[in-house]
Amino acid sequence: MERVRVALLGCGSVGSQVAAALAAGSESVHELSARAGATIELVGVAVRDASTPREGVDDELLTTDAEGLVTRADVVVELIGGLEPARSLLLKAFEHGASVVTGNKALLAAHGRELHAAADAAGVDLYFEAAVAGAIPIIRPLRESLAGDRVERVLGIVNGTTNFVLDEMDSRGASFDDAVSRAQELGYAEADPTADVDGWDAAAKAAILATLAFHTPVTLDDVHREGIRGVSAEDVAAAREAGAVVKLLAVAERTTGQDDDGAAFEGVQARVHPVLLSRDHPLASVRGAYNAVFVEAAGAGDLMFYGQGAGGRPTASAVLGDLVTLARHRQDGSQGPRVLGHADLPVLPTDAVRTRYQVRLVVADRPGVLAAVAQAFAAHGVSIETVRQRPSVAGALAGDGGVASLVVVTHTAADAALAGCVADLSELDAVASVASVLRVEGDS
Ligand SMILES: NC(=O)c1ccc[n+]([C@@H]2O[C@H](COP(=O)([O-])OP(=O)(O)OC[C@H]3O[C@@H](n4cnc5c(N)ncnc54)[C@H](O)[C@@H]3O)[C@@H](O)[C@H]2O)c1
Ligand SMILES: N[C@@H](CCO)C(=O)O
Ligand code: NA
Repeated sequence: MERVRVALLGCGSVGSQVAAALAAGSESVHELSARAGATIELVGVAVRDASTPREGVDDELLTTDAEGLVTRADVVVELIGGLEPARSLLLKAFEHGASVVTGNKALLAAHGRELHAAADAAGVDLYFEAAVAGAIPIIRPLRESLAGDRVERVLGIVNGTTNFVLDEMDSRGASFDDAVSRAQELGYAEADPTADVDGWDAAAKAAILATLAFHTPVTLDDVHREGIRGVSAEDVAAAREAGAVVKLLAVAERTTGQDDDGAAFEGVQARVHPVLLSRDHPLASVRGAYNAVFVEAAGAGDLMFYGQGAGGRPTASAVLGDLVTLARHRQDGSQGPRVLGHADLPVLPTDAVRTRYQVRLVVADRPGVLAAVAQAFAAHGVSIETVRQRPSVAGALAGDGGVASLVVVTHTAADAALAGCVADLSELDAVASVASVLRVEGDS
């Protein structure tokens, strides 16, 4: 069997698991080689400090010279994360004719176009199953299995930390802060949970999913992003009462824009924000830190991919799967399907985002209030789908008709129209407060 030299960059949570699986003489590397039809040989592990021994890794493989290591490999496995030096190292790998496996979503969301073009130009592969939803096969299904279909929309729970936090709020009635603390105790959330809680991690993944689904380069800057800091225990409780659940979704969809002359054209959109989702939707059943991606395709219909989106061992599973495939490709001189396809559809801006909304209002419980509220929606061309009214206990105690909670769900509306409507509602005498505004996905 031919030899495939593998350079591993980074030996952290994921890298250490990959290194262990590739240990010389191990049963696992023997098995992986048999599957690849080539002898997979780990030729070096780039680390920051080569004097620290790593369990299960031969000391002689450790090096701080990542650049030099890259030039001695047929496949480079990048698991250091971040933009630099990861980007330069990948470009160097392609220059030297090496293929690359990476789990680096931040890098792909920022520089995907450049990296895919460099891989294409060198006639080698860039595989990245680990970059979205960890162990869950979703990149390959989109890139390969669904290459014969037309993907219309992708909805993903692609961040385990935020799903855990929202699930704690839903199932245990926890406050946002308590749920984040618990996620930190359990090791899901970082000490600085910003990347997860504010939706940055999910937005990078949304850009990657949109790029693949629509054969169109989509970057992090193109993604409309809202995190979950604004989701209150009351929002989650109200959702529960309405048979819904609050989830942070990454959404990538085909949609239509309008040019200056009013003519419709096809475009794509990627966004990350909390949504109200009916408990009947398959994604509503994704609990704890689990991930799932729901794909709507013209031919296949609805598909759902579910599993562990993070963790060293599960993520290494995706990395090793890519490695076996790339080793095989090097044997037979083949490459995977191109990522940057023909389509290059326009990416529609944030103000073109159109979703359904749920607006929760605290209103005076007296005649004419509903009409005034309905008028504010009508004035902005926002069509109401349902209205629910609940008497408020506090209101009943207050007497004088008291206050009521009014929950309005709209049909699809533009961001700007909804914002105008909310501004007008806050000005109405009868409206004590606009308690929350949440987007709605699924049928509820
Ligand atoms: N941990 C997960 O659950 C998970 C899931 C999916 C994807 N990923 C992605 O996989 C990649 C690795 O994640 P991780 O969790 O293993 O991170 P980690 O922080 O545990 O490991 C990264 C390692 O790279 C080392 N490193 C940094 N710069 C280096 C350099 N210039 N040269 C050599 N080593 C360097 C660090 O010292 C660290 O040990 C990231 O891109 C991450 O987004 C991680
Ligand atoms: N921080 C991410 C893990 C890897 O992307 C999560 O919570 O899902
Ligand atoms: Na994956």
